[in-house]
Amino acid sequence: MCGALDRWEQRLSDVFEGRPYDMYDAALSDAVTKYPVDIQPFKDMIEGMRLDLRKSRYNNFDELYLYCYYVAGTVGLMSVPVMGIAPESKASAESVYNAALALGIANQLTNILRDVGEDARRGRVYLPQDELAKAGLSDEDIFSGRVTDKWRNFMKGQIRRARMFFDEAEKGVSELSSASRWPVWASLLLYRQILDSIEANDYNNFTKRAYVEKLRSSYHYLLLMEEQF
Ligand SMILES: CC(C)=CCC/C(C)=C/CC/C(C)=C/CC/C(C)=C/COP(=O)(O)OP(=O)(O)O
Repeated sequence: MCGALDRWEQRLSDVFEGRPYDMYDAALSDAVTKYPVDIQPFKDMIEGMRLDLRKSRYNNFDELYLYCYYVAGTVGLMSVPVMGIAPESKASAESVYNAALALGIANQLTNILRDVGEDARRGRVYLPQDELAKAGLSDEDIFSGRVTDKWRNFMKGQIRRARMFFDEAEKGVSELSSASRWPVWASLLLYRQILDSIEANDYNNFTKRAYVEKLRSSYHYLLLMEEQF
């Protein structure tokens, strides 16, 4: 299994050096010559896949954050050089990258909170063990999948934290080039709504899948975007 990831890593270097193997590689190879894309986030993402193969529990939020960085924060960092910062922006590049990183983390945390039941059925718990214990919960409670007040309270804290990352991300959206702003803004609003949907399901993320009616809300946000930008 890890052999496959090692091969991906080799292939990644080849792509960055202009040696693509297939048409997907060619598209990426083309992008990395046109835009100032760094290879590190790509390598980090592969590292995240390796981590996911050997780890199915996270002791604390620091450990979970690192995983979220590897598998999603990296996507934010990969996107900024392609999307571009608005020429009229006065924000520092660092602050825009920070916002992009925050959006990746927020999305991943949301994904994790939405998929608690699905992950548990595969024996995986992507939640900070110390925070579970502090809330009086254990893996057993997650595997049994009962929505109790302890679980609701725990979930409230997790949702609050995910929203903080979305708030952090929001600050960077208006600094992006004008063509990139609205799709990023729309995806932020849509993904953040999954958290509202978990609340609307009374925190039952064991057997109910939180979702947002994409077509309807996309149309809504398209209109909103026209006003905003
Ligand atoms: C905010 C600024 C300044 C820039 C934007 C930078 C970007 C594009 C950030 C977004 C990064 C991103 C899309 C990360 C991926 C996160 C994620 C959890 C993807 C989920 O993937 P799947 O598991 O396939 O999702 P579904 O299960 O919902 O299909």
